[in-house]
Amino acid sequence: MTEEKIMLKLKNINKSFQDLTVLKNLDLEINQGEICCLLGPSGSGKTTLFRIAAGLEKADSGEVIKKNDPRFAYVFQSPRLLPWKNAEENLTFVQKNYGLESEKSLRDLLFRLAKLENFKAAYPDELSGGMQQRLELIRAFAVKPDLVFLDEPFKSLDMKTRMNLRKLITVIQAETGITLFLITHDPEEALLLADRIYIMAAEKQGIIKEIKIEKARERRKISDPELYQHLENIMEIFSDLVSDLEDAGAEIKRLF
Ligand SMILES: Nc1ncnc2c1ncn2[C@@H]1O[C@H](COP(=O)(O)OP(=O)(O)OP(=O)(O)O)[C@@H](O)[C@H]1O
Repeated sequence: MTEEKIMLKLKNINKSFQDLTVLKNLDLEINQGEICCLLGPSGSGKTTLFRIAAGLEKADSGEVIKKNDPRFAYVFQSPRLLPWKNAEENLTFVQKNYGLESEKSLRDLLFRLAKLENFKAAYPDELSGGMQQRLELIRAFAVKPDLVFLDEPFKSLDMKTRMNLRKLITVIQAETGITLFLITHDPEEALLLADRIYIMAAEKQGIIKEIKIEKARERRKISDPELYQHLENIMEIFSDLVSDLEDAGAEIKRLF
């Protein structure tokens, strides 16, 4: 990767919790304008790495190098909307916090894209889960960020809502070129969205594979030979990680 295009670089990161080493000598780069996914099973260190990259937690050692002091925004698993402010006020609040002028035309556009234009005056608890997550998402974009950190933003949503949110993200990203760093444990999601996927495994205390996907996002289907091959490879990696379980069969039988 050429140095000019790198937005965020993690170099030789180490992180342990008491005697549990979660990240060991980890390197990672995120290019400007790309969607980068961290993919891995539960406990593989995704959140830990993500929090270090986002500046929300300190590594024990190593460097986090940012280019040109980028503006970060965050989207969390469950929306962190302010319940006492209506939908529009949730956006104006963060815009003000980030020192932006009242960007009404940007808000209007985002509300329209998220199909929430008729709900600007609604309070978060008057919105469905999917609508709240859409609002959470456009709130992050409302601050004109350089890099958005998304921590499994679709985790508790149904399939249709997930598909709509994915679409919303790709449309906004295509128009703005904002860099996205996304955690997911869903290989299909990663393959449909990402330019670059880092696969993590607890057994290896970090990243075990990097996959780059060249195919244009809007033309991707999981049944495309290229994506399907990646999916099979990812499944293979994950099944290798649980191969010990196969050996445990006899023991399980004996003890039950
Ligand atoms: N603050 C902490 N104190 C002690 N152990 C922690 C702490 N945070 C994370 N861990 C441990 O570090 C390991 C990695 O956790 P992490 O949350 O980064 O994984 P993850 O891949 O994000 O998992 P999930 O998909 O379940 O969120 C786990 O074994 C977890 O129990």
